[in-house]
Amino acid sequence: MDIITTNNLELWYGSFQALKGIDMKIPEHQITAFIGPSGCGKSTFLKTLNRMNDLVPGVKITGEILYHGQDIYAPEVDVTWLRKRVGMVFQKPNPFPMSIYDNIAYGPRLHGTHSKAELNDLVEQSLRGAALWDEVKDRLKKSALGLSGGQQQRMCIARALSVQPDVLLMDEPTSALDPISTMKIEELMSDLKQQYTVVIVTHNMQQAARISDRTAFFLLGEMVEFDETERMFSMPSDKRTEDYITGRFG
Ligand SMILES: Nc1ncnc2c1ncn2[C@@H]1O[C@H](COP(=O)(O)OP(=O)(O)OP(=O)(O)O)[C@@H](O)[C@H]1O
Repeated sequence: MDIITTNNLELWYGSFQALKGIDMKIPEHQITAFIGPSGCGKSTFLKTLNRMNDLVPGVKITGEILYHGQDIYAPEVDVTWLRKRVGMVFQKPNPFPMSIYDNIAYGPRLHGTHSKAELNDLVEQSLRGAALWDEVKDRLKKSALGLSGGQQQRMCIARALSVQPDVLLMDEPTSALDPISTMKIEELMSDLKQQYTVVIVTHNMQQAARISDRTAFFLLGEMVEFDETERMFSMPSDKRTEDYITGRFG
């Protein structure tokens, strides 16, 4: 089943068109990767999926994005609700300057959960979900800034999980991490797809090939090709995809 569908999605920053006629169906419980050269619109497209671009001055979006069949740009849609359901993890880990516990409890508290028992439970479940619980269970009250970069990124994933999303958008989540932390996050993503749908922007083609089920190749604001990852990397159907994945440009 498809969890997100876009129909003829177009986006302009002022007079510059960053996305052109994107039609995509993102399947549930899979990892979908976006690849393509710098500036081709991968992050812009990712951010439209939970309306993170709304606040950019001069932005104009046309076309349609359906989440569980509902148009997310319809006037009745509560953007806070949308961002709970479609969570986001950024390139650089961005822990809040507070304890690990408070980082994770932040979202649930904001959304009205104040029972100590419930919060304890959510914090534990979220940290377990992000494969971090065993490493931090004895230091929950310590500052999150004391964690390593890789731990901070898994904590940011736990923070996204704490408000019970069903889609996780990840914008180059490992590009600031060392190889071992990267491997841990890649393993984690494979676990996460059992319960969530994961969409990841990556600069690293090997990473897309290793972890994703489907890959979309972007070029100059267009989605050139979208297919099962294995097929895309072995038998791309568009010459431009082939040139990119064989390193002839980009
Ligand atoms: N806030 C903005 N205002 C104006 N132009 C923007 C803005 N954000 C992005 N752009 C432009 O839109 C195009 C797509 O940018 P985007 O960041 O989506 O590309 P990307 O494929 O994610 O690139 P990278 O891999 O370098 O992160 C680029 O030409 C970029 O300069």
